[in-house]
Amino acid sequence: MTQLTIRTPDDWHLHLRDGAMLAGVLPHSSADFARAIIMPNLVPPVVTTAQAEAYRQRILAALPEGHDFTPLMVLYLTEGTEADDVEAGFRSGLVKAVKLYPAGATTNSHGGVRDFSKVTAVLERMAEIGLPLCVHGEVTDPDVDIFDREAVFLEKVLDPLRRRIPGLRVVLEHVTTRNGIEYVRSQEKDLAATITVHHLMINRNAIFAGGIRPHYYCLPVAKREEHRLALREAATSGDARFFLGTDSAPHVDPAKECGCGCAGIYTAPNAMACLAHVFEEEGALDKLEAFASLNGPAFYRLPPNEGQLVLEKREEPVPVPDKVVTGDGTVTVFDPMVPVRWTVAARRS
Ligand SMILES: NC(=O)N[C@@H](CC(=O)O)C(=O)O
Ligand SMILES: [Zn+2]
Ligand SMILES: [Zn+2]
Repeated sequence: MTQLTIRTPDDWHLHLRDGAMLAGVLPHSSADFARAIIMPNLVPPVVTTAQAEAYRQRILAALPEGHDFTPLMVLYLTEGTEADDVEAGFRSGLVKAVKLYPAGATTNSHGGVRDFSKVTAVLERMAEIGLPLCVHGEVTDPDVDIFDREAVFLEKVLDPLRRRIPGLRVVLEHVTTRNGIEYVRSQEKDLAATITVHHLMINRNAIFAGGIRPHYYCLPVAKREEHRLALREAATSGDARFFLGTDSAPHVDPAKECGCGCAGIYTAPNAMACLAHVFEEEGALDKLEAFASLNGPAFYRLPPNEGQLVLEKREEPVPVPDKVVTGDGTVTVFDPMVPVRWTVAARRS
């Protein structure tokens, strides 16, 4: 049996939803992670500081007894977002990032940004105060092939935007391409990227393995194998610009198993086990702590966690429930398509 002890990890990109779904999924994240950047794409979205504070309270109220978990709140950027409200939220310590969804790019993004000139003032203020912008990095132009939308976004939107607003600190969320990795590496400062567990484990073949498999559909959609390998290389390199954001994104089964299923993969219950599996495969278990527990806090200018998470490799694959039952319905848990022998054995405060 192999054991690995790391500082307690954080999840720098997490969807907790609200209401009965929140209550059902939160314990799976708060068991293993000390903090998470909470995505604001609720219906309606979390736009103002007041809404973020109310959402934070709902998350804390849903937290199981004895779980130590701090939600890091994020505002959903709209063309009506007020710079003063963003700054007040940041100064109070509540707001840790603002999220840019190009309108129509992904789940609940219709209230996002269409005309980037309308958010310049807010972005300039964020650059001034050092508040990070988290970006869903895909163009929405239906003429751009879905597998190219990230690469085109970097060139046509993100790079020009960063040049227009120097000093803006950006996290390219859930990067899925070699292009994204190379772009982040080419920039000396103010740019980082989160990488999901599922994009380290599956390529686009998983979506069509023997038939159409909705539980492997997410956005940005998984890419070719060469891209997955580039993500693995970046994640396990120790480079501080790359850190874990699971993008665990629960949808009830009927919303995925239908004629037009939602995008999102639910990985919270087995994220750390799968991640240890990946890092072992890459011969990089010594880099897991940097990726999951150190690089994220460094970018967000927060101290790393004091507690520890103990991961253990067993002789036999460790079963993970294939579904989580919530008050809203069942949610299918990510199936990594390979036996995973790692598990979380303990968490110490
Ligand atoms: N990743 C996804 O496929 N879905 C996310 C939204 C997002 O992160 O783009 C969701 O909210 O369901
Ligand atoms: Zn996204
Ligand atoms: Zn997401």
